Amino acid sequence: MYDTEFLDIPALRSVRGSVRLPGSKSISNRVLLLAALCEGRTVVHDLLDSDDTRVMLDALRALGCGVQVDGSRATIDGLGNRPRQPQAELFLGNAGTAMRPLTAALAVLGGDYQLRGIPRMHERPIGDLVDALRALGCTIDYLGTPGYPPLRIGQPAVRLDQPIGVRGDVSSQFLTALLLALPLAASQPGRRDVVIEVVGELISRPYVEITLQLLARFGVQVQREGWSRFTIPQGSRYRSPGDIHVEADASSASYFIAAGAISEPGRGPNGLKIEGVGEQSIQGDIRFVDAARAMGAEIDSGPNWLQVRRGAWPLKAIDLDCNHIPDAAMTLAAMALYADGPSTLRNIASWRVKETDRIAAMATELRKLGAQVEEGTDFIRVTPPDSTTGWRAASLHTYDDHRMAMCGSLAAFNPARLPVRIQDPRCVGKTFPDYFETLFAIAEPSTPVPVLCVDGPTASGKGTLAAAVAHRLGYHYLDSGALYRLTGLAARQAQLEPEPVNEAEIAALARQLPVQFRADRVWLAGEEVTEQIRSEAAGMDASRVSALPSVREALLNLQHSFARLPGLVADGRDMGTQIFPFAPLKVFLTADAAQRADRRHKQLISKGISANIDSLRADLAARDARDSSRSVAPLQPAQDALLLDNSQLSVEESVDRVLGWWQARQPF
Ligand SMILES: O=C(O)C1=C[C@@H](OP(=O)(O)O)[C@@H](O)[C@H](O)C1
Ligand SMILES: C=C(OP(=O)(O)O)C(=O)O
Repeated sequence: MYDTEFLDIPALRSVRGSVRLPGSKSISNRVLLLAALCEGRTVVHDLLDSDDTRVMLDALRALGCGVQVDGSRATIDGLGNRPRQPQAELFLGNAGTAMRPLTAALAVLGGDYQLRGIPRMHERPIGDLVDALRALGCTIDYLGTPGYPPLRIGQPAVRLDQPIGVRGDVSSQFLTALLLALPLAASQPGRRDVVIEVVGELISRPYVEITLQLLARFGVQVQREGWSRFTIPQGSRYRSPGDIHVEADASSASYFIAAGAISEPGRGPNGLKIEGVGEQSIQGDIRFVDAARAMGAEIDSGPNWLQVRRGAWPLKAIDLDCNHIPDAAMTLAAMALYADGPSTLRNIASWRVKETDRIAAMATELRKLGAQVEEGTDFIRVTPPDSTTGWRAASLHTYDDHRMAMCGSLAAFNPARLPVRIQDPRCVGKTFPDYFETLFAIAEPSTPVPVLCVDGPTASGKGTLAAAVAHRLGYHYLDSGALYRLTGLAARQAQLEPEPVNEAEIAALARQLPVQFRADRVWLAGEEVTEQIRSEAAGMDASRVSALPSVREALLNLQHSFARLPGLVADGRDMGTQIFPFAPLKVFLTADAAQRADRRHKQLISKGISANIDSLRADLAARDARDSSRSVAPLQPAQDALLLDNSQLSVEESVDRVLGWWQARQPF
């Protein structure tokens, strides 16, 4: 997951290959709650791991459930035959699928519970649900603004003699919450059927369908008359299915369906395969497939998979009632940027009370990209930018809304080949923490991946600077010096002295170097060698192998392969001059020799390695002389490099300076 301040996505051309998507949020959180309300054990497979499911799992733990999570499998021991904590304070983030159903379940069970969330959750309505529960005899107090969380729940005196009315026109989650909670009341001896009547038009109906399907999996068959009357038969009681699988998230699939539909046709005919969800999904958002087809996408489907490719181009504008796909409809607004005319998405008033006011947010951000947007209380109309002159590079605000971020990424496929900046990319953690990584793994850029080079002499602090800059930008990091150190180590392990006589053999090793960089750790052939390659001896070997021309050439391809989406910060001695000569920013870092010797001395001492400052200074001078006078790729600044003398700068100051230069080159 990217937890950077922003993420710059280079212009993208296409997606290809296959993606496997994480589990459905709506199914995951329903199944977790249902498992918690059962007797005995339920094993949930392919559970989503995200902010929304984490708050649900934490809440269930706090209530006394047995919860064990092992990768994507969760084992839940339900409260049916375990003592429930009578008192708890639950933090539910911004998860509507946790706040609304837990409110209902705990209000029916009774106790002393406080339910809170992030500030936005305290602006998301819950009054219709609270009214319904109060009419049923539940005790619920508002701890802040009436009609909104936070809430305090007390002991109920449940009366089931009359149908329970609930409004359905603000959120379907209120009805879902009652449907999940009331089997607890229906199971009491002597109780009668529980009847729920929806007042007003029910929105987002397919989500209620998911609820009914999952209730059935847990042994409760609800009878429904149209979308207005639901009966939970007397004596209904939860029974764990034992094992249950979660489908991949159909709303998450919408971003990849859209990417497939707007992707330039590649060399192969097959487009993008999406695994984990198919057209038979129980999730209503799968009907996004129909809308995408109406816009021109070609989509095939089989059991638990979809295959998408571009069909009509430009896409065909649509005018659609989107009430049945409230979440995936946002993706249509992004697809509308590529349509042949204005597209109108109707009946989406609920967008205004979700993670943010999504109609207003979408209108503001699409306008930044060059679209004309009209908004009304319950619709949005998007007129795409002119495909040749209308697009603008934009820095998109995401309003702590995962879907704004994921939709925004689709703007990177613009024909003007402009990058797009996504602010606060971390917000995708609500439902799809690795969204951007997943996208980058299958996307092809339409312009070269941006590379930022940091070259400089030994102990100038370039590794620290480059790694910090990479971290701030969310870019990959190449420590090219480590490649030479690794080659030196590989040579030693193969009993080869790093000498010209062994050049061909060492070059062969370098070509196949089984190296992996993960965070700030380095592996060679599966063995972690982070510390080993940092020794002074390994540094000397590195300098010696790096003077061998065929070794340098062998490592060239390897180094190029590090330039992957979304970008690369490469540190070394010849990044800007030899390896990435077209890099848009090259920094040549210097510091006076005394400073560098002093830093290296402190570094070694802090690792418990004894060192003599005078001999360090002499070694540095010898290496500088050798590096700058070697015939192949001597250590020199590229002509277009910016010089940075960091003798008097802190690491943060150097990082800010480089980021300032980088930012000055961006179009945002
Ligand atoms: O029940 C559910 O799982 C959901 C219902 C929908 O909300 P509304 O019913 O408020 O539209 C949807 O937007 C939300 O992401 C998940
Ligand atoms: C509206 C959404 O979430 P929630 O489940 O919090 O309502 C969403 O995921 O788009």
